[in-house]
Amino acid sequence: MSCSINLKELGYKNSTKDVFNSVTLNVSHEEKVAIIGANGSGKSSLLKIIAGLITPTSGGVFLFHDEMKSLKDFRKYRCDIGYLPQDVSDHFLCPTVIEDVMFALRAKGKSKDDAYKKSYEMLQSLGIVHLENRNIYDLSGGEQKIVALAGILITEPKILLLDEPTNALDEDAEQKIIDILNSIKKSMIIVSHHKTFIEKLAPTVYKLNKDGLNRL
Ligand SMILES: Nc1ncnc2c1ncn2[C@@H]1O[C@H](COP(=O)(O)OP(=O)(O)OP(=O)(O)O)[C@@H](O)[C@H]1O
Repeated sequence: MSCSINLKELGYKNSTKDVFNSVTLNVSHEEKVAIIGANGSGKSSLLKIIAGLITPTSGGVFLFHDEMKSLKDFRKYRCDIGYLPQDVSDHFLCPTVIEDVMFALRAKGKSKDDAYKKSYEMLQSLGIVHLENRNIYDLSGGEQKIVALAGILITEPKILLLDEPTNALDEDAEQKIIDILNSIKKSMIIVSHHKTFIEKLAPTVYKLNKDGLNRL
């Protein structure tokens, strides 16, 4: 099956330490993969590398079989990658929930009415329609996480990179996210410490350690 993401022998060293070496991973079209690992093992760094936000020290990143030799090469795939960071508090561009979710659609040229309708439906499907006109910065961490996810899913990216999507969520919200993500046929890499969440979502689980990924 055709691969959306190939990582070949990736190594990453930041200003303080050698984080990991030899990370090799192939994620097929529509495949869901989870990555677990100890605190500080480099899971968030790995997602940032795949999202084209930081550069690996060695090895190669291929998106849709196209090698990303520098951060510039990611530009043509920017709209195909939906990246949910672990901390979403700085992620928002608009004050209210509905405006923020509509933002990417408006930027893509959708009319205000179309963008509103689609965004409202997204809030409904995620169970947060009651937050529509709330100021994002008055929301709880869990509520902000779902709003950030809405803003990503609305753009229908081909690849989803989700860093701890359910931390700070209650059981109902977590189940909603599981149902939504299960219904989406995209390539996904999900970083999580949450065992039951992973079991319900990703058939393939890897553990990241200093020497690479081990399939569990
Ligand atoms: N900007 C930075 N500068 C220096 N060191 C950093 C930076 N960001 C992360 N680190 C360090 O790099 C290592 C990997 O961090 P990373 O956030 O990728 O780990 P993680 O596996 O996602 O951790 P967690 O499970 O706690 O979220 C950690 O030791 C962290 O302290």
